[in-house]
Amino acid sequence: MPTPSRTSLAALLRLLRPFWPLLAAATLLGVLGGLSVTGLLAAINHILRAGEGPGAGILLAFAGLCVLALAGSVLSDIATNRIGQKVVARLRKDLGDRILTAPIDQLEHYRSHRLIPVLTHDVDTISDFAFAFAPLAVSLSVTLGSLCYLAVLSWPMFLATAAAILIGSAVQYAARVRGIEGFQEARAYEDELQKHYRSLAEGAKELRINRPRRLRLQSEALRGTIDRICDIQIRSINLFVVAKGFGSTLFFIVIGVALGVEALWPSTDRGTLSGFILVLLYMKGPLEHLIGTLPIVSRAQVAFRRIAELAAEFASPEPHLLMKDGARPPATIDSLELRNARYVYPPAGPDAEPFALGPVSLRVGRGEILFIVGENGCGKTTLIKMLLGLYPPHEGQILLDGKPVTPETRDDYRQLFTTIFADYFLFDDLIQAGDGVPEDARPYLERLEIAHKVRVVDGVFSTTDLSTGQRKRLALLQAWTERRPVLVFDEWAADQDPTFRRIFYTELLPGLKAMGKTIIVISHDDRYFHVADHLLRLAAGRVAEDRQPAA
Ligand SMILES: Nc1ncnc2c1ncn2[C@@H]1O[C@H](COP(=O)(O)OP(=O)(O)OP(=O)(O)O)[C@@H](O)[C@H]1O
Repeated sequence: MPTPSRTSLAALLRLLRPFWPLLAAATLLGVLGGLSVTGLLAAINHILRAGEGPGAGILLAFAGLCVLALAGSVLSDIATNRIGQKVVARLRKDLGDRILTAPIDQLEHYRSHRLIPVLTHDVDTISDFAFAFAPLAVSLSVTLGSLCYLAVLSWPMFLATAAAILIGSAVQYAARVRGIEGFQEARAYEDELQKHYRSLAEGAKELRINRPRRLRLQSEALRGTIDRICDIQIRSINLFVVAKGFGSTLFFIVIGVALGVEALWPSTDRGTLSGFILVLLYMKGPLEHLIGTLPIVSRAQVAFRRIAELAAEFASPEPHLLMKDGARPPATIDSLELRNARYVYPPAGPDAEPFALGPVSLRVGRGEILFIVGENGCGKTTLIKMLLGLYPPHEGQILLDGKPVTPETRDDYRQLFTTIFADYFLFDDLIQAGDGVPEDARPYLERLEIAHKVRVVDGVFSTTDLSTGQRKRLALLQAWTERRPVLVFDEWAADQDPTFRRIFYTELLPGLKAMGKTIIVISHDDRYFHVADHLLRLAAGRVAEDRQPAA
């Protein structure tokens, strides 16, 4: 198994691959800009040492170097900024695609409180790094260029500076190792914080009503985690700050040593010494900038690792999910079948017994109303997720019209269904223009008794600010208009008033059946079980009763 740091490096290189020519050009321009600055320093030193006014040649060279330094650094900045932004955009698209194509069970296992920080926090960190990248390239080339010029000026002085930089770098390295540990620890707490934020937003009503829970969330969970992140970040950044201060002091020590050498041996060339100090003082800025950017680089490293972990987790996407020219679902089906199908959830903890559904065998024919019933937690939703092709069976098969559904055909198979899950998500753009939008939705809305609340304007509902039961009726309207052959309702009627519940079971379902739809209903409404043609009762993940329609 590849290590996360190796995969994060591989992921970075893969992201950068389309931009190699631009990246090479940007680096070259940055180096050119940096070297021109070194050339400018050499020219200034030369003019100062000459003691007389500069000649026309040197002035011309000076002006040329100015233009080169400016153009090099500006163009390099523009190019690397473009690369950085493109890389971040690519990363966002790549992550979006991975999530869209990840198997549903893997996605559910990953949990949204871990997913969101990767998509927001980690991608933003990479974006910060992208902004810092261009100035980093320029600072690096200025530093290297200055070092080369120092070597030209005087070997002993170059060696003294190089030794100081080496010592400073060793201290920086130690700080960086400790700093990264801190950033990683803080990043783990970010996931926890996200979980608390979700409780804050989604549990607002419960928190308002329950004071002890509210106060516990505030003091222990929220503040505790925030303070922990704050403390770790302060500690980690302080390490970098101290290391940076140490590096800065080293510079002055080197200058002090050079001046001391001059005092001990007055024969030292004063021009060389002043050039040395000039370059050293100039170099201090870019070098400190390089060092100052280290926390951003370290944080980006942690973020890349998290992104690589997510990519590794979703490394087996379902095939063909993002192909635009998928087959249109047929208007009818003959049969859906599960044959000895079995699905086992991963265990929730080390001592937890995993829930296993099946093996289940089940056949539903065209125009049939199937009820799946049983106690809470017996596996009804898991069964329909398997029948819908959301959870691929670990054993056994799904068959459509007698033919096995394969990974290649699974997405086409899923297009046969319209589903309203118990925890369904109501999209804003409920009705896709041009895809079965009724000319006039009013009769449907009247049938659902919500025509006085909602209208359909240009294929979009005029409002979704409705009661829970009314919102579920909107979902039913969508089911009607999608014109798919199989409809799945997971406890749809649970939120409806008794009158509308009766209408659903005794009028709407038979009406849909008369249209040739196959209907699968999860229900606890035993008053209406007689509506079913076919009733499947589950108990602890097994079929306890299978009342088939009369042949
Ligand atoms: N993502 C999951 N990971 C692990 N176990 C799960 C997961 N989802 C459900 N389970 C377990 O599977 C069992 C069946 O759950 P399922 O949602 O299928 O029940 P159900 O019959 O639909 O219940 P209800 O009537 O309450 O809706 C439960 O015991 C539950 O703990």
